[in-house]
Amino acid sequence: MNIREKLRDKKKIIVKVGSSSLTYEETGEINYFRLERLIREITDLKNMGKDVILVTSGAIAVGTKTMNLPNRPNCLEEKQAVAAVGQANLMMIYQKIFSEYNQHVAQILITKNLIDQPVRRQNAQNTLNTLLKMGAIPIVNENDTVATEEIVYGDNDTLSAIVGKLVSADLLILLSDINGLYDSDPRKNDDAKLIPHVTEITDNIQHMAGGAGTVNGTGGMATKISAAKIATSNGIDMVIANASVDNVIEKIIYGEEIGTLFIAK
Ligand SMILES: Nc1ncnc2c1ncn2[C@@H]1O[C@H](COP(=O)(O)OP(=O)(O)O)[C@@H](O)[C@H]1O
Ligand SMILES: N[C@@H](CCC(=O)OP(=O)(O)O)C(=O)O
Repeated sequence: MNIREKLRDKKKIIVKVGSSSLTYEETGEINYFRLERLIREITDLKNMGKDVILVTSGAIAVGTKTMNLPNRPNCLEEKQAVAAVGQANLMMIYQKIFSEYNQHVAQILITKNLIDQPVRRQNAQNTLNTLLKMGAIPIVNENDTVATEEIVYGDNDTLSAIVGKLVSADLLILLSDINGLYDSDPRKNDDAKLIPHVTEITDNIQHMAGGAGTVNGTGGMATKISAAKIATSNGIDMVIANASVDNVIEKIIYGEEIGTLFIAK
């Protein structure tokens, strides 16, 4: 059996979707085509008998639009304020569409540093595992009101790997606005080549990863590589793929050569 075919047997799956995949680059408005497809695919994973956690960005992007600001704010307090507005909005939308598929969702707001705090870590772990046992879909984002470090660097990528570690996930899927990891940023280099598999995260791989590609994205490929390090060193395979590909999750699960697969140690 080849490495890709094994992905079909993964039972506990984290799906992370970035702001750039949930909104239109030109207008900043929500991309409902994308959102509805994502929700349908996650429901299908559940119907296949898998446990799924969704890590979603987008609070700042959605809140910026809701509050009619011309651009994504730069100052921290304003980012936190629009994130609070956008998070409520985003959850309302997820709840509405997931309920059309008879799915129950739960909001989980956490910070990366909970991993270093045993009591908080245990509480987060208990809540997530109990939700999965109940058949609900935990929807996770950074707690932007208190997570000043993350909001500056925009690191839901690393957060999703930490969540994976917390629940001993089998697979982490990062859905982005790019096909996977290239040997250089394809927005800057027309000759950039997609890397289909990574077995070891060497210095060379880290040097390939640049910053965000659009005004809505944050962290870029660098934070995805940080996520890959945490995931693979904790036995979790990770795939970076393009959210705009039709049935992208199904294709990953059925072993299609799509995106970049980071193979767990
Ligand atoms: N080596 C690389 N391979 C692929 N993408 C890269 C690379 N270096 C930088 N990037 C940029 O990373 C972006 C994806 O990250 P980001 O903008 O943070 O999106 P997201 O909202 O999905 O997290 C791409 O659009 C691309 O411009
Ligand atoms: N917590 C922030 C997300 C920060 C973030 O990591 O963004 P992204 O690079 O789009 O995954 C928000 O919801 O806007």
